[in-house]
Amino acid sequence: MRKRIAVLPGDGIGPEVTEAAVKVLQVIGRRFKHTFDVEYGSIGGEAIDKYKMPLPDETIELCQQSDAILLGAVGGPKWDKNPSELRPEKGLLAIRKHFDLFANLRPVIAVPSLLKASPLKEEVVKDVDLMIVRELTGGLYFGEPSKRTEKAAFDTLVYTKKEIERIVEKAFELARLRKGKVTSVDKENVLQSSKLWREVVEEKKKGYPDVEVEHMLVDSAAMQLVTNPCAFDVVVTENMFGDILSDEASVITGSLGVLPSASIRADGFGMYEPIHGTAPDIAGQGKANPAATILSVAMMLKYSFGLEEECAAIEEAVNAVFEDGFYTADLASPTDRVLSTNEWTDKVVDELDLQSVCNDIMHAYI
Ligand SMILES: NC(=O)C1=CN([C@@H]2O[C@H](COP(=O)(O)OP(=O)(O)OC[C@H]3O[C@@H](n4cnc5c(N)ncnc54)[C@H](O)[C@@H]3O)[C@@H](O)[C@H]2O)C=CC1
Ligand SMILES: CC(C)CC(=O)C(=O)O
Ligand SMILES: [Mg+2]
Repeated sequence: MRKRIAVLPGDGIGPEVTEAAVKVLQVIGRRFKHTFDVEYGSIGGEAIDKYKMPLPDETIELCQQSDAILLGAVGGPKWDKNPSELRPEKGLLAIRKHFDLFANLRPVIAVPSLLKASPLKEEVVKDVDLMIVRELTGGLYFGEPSKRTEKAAFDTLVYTKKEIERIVEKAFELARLRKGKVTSVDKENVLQSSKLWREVVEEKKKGYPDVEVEHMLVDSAAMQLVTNPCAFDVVVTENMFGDILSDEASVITGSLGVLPSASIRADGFGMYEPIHGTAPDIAGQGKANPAATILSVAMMLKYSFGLEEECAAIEEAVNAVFEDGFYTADLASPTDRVLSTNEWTDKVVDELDLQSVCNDIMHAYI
């Protein structure tokens, strides 16, 4: 298979973690005899510095001609005082909207070797395997008017029935492939958009009698996510609730640095990015955990290219490195040796090479 991938490193730790993920992607390409042609583009703060806009036309063009997008993260204190159209985050919202990447899949899985990194009790987190399905191109981050006057500020939360229907359908389809349960999270006791959301879920569930459905208010969901996370399978929710709940879910895994995501269009085209931001506090110091971005590449291989074996190889390698007791600073306990971003990535590469040797030996005997 030959694929073209647009890589948009962005700001802060974005370039460090995307470099790590591209390294792993190329190792997978060599091992499974695929060619991944990687081309780089600008987005976010560094694009503002270079092109005076957070999402230049050149970047849209590059992504249009590619089979998938890998993104680091955007933003940072340098641009925090910029007017809103010149904020790096606008570039991220714009690319999601431009490519209609409405379905943001954010898996949260408790890996045995990371249980000690979570501040939550082991018995609470040990069997967690949930998927947050976040609507990504509607809601409060996109509604108009969104403006400031001297005496007031406006943001608008709008959802059309169609926008809710397609994300809810996606959640039901995913639940069918998983444990068969959908928890729809809203604020139905207050918001009109949530009342419509709940009605759509009730309507759609008739087509999925094999899927269990529950509704949960977002404040209660925030509490249950850290007290009883094993009760969740697929969590479907609107843009901002999904944004907040997925960062909260990182408490389960012990760090934001291990949570990947896929943002997918109806035809399977997708952008893959870690759920974390640019981590300005550690940027440029080789301290970033690249696992979330490496696992985002694994999601790309599975969801955009249908390469399940290649996806599994990356996930196994990442887990094996944790099992062997290798951690970056965010996950290490005081007695662990702390690895840098590059050292940890090299451990994943070594693990992939080892898998390859083991496979060759196995085939020689079959
Ligand atoms: N998708 C994106 O591009 C996102 C961008 N942002 C932007 O990033 C900037 C910083 O935002 P924050 O609120 O600080 O959130 P953040 O996610 O960048 O960082 C929160 C905390 O998690 C740590 N962290 C995050 N990723 C890590 C990794 N891979 N390895 C180790 N530690 C990691 C950071 O060091 C920090 O202590 C802001 O400008 C924000 O707008 C925030 C979230 C998502
Ligand atoms: C610009 C923000 C909406 C990015 C973010 O926090 C996210 O997508 O998780
Ligand atoms: Mg977020």
